Amino acid sequence: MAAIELEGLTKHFGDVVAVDDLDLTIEEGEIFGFLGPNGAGKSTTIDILLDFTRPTAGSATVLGHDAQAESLAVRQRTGVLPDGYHVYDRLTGRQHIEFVLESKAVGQDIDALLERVGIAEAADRKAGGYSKGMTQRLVLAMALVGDPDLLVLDEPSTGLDPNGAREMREIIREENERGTTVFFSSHIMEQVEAICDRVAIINRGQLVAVDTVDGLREATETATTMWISAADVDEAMLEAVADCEGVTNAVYEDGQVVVTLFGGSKYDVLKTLDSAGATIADFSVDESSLEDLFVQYTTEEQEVRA
Ligand SMILES: Nc1ncnc2c1ncn2[C@@H]1O[C@H](COP(=O)(O)OP(=O)(O)OP(=O)(O)O)[C@@H](O)[C@H]1O
Repeated sequence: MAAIELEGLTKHFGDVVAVDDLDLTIEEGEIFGFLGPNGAGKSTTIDILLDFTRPTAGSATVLGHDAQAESLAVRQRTGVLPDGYHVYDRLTGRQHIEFVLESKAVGQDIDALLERVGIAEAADRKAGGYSKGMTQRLVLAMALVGDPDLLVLDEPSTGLDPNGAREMREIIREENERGTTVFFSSHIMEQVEAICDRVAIINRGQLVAVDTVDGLREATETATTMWISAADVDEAMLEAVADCEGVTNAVYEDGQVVVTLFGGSKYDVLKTLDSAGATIADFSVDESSLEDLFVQYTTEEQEVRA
């Protein structure tokens, strides 16, 4: 069974389309990264999963429950680390955990839980005095209450120092090994890269890529973009280039032939263009990284060549 299933999910805020016809399936047991730039629609999607906001159209199913009609069942089985969660300043860390234990009607060793996230010694201090990183650790502990089947983490590394971020990743891994599905959002590629089985990239509410991290990496490691400055280029020449082995795209813009190729020969491309009668003045080559891919997928122009 899928842990999360989104079908045609759409959310409008007035004129703003925050989520735009999103179809996505996250399988049970996956660590799934939800990646996109600021304002892409990540938090809105998460809010719909947890019924904090209602979709304009489409549906979201979480652990087999309809996210809207059966939101209580979803929340009972899900641990959530929301974006920018505000703790209760006057309550201690321990009281925060007690509150979640009561609302989920479960029992758990509070000290062990706080120990796990590294704030056991601050258990009886008021959360208003916690640092940003300590607060984030407390909210993570709240998410872990009741050994949830699904962890939904919105920007989990916010406020954490490098050690904290590493510990967060370790906890995510441990939970996943226990069988928990993890769905987390980030706008930082390397965090997602370090831990995820699969990644979806969204931009302006739309899904622009979904693949394994290795799949994305493979695509980018072998993807080469050539910019060839050339005169006298016509359609037939572009078609000849497009027929070269490994070439997935060839266009002519601003006096340059822009060619995307996967594993093919750059020399073949140049030779083909030259033999077809183009006058080549210069060329440059760009081998892209995973970070580049994210940028390519999420720039305004959507100039995705891969
Ligand atoms: N309550 C709201 N009212 C109006 N517009 C909203 C509301 N919530 C979100 N939006 C808009 O919806 C779009 C998506 O926002 P969302 O917070 O989902 O993005 P995000 O990917 O989580 O961004 P970030 O990485 O900055 O947290 C943005 O244009 C945002 O301004």
